[in-house]
Amino acid sequence: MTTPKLEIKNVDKVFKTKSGDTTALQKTSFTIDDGEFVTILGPSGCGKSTVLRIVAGLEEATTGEVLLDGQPIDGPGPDRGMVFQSYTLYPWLTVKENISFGLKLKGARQKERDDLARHYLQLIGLEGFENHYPVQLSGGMKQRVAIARALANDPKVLLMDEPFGALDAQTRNIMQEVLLRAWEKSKKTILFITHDVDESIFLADSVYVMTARPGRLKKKVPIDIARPRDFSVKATNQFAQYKEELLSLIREESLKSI
Ligand SMILES: Nc1ncnc2c1ncn2[C@@H]1O[C@H](COP(=O)(O)OP(=O)(O)OP(=O)(O)O)[C@@H](O)[C@H]1O
Repeated sequence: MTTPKLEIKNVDKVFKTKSGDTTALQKTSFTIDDGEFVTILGPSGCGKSTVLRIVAGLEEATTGEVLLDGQPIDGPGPDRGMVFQSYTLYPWLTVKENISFGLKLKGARQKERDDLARHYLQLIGLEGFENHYPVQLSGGMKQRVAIARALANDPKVLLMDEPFGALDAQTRNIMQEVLLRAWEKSKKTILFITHDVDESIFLADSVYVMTARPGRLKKKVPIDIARPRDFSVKATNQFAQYKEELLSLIREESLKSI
């Protein structure tokens, strides 16, 4: 049997605050295989972002462990790329420089950095914008650059927390396809948090639904829709059935948290 890429094992997370303790996660366990695209859905406040931050090494689990390629994670590291809702591009660097920034830190030559930036610009459909600055780009374009930059650092896992949450509906749909096309070529392992059930089904190999806080894995729903996928799958009966199942699981949990 092969080792999963990512193992979250019996993770508890208790936040200690002046107003008391908050148990965000309780015995949360799941695994993600190499190259798998996993999305997490769950009621608001169930601990989705907390899981992601623990995997990123930005928060410590109170108990339990997180293994990447069988090794415990120890703080943040370049083996885990992150893309959040807010665009964290360097405003003083061009698109090309933003994408190849990690390679520059590793001491790569200009030619190697330019080649890398060109490859990822092509992957996310932003050819011709290499010398633009972030302020000259739309929200969707900035998020494309953030994805390209995360992939260009060649992480073992890409962690995405509501990356398209701030975009309008049309741009969001386009970004879902941009991400899928990039993922089909890079085959990175992805852990993706979203509130959007359609987005979750469209992107994922498996959707993990979490319980109301404290968060645990409630159900793993494998999405057996053929790839490559395009927006037309959203109009199929199969898609509608997944949506009904997931909405009902989330509704059940959301009612508990009211
Ligand atoms: N730094 C913190 N200090 C104290 N409590 C926290 C902290 N971070 C999160 N929490 C609490 O832990 C619980 C889980 O939060 P988290 O942000 O992980 O949920 P979520 O499922 O991502 O929520 P949403 O879907 O609304 O973004 C919440 O009750 C939240 O208030």
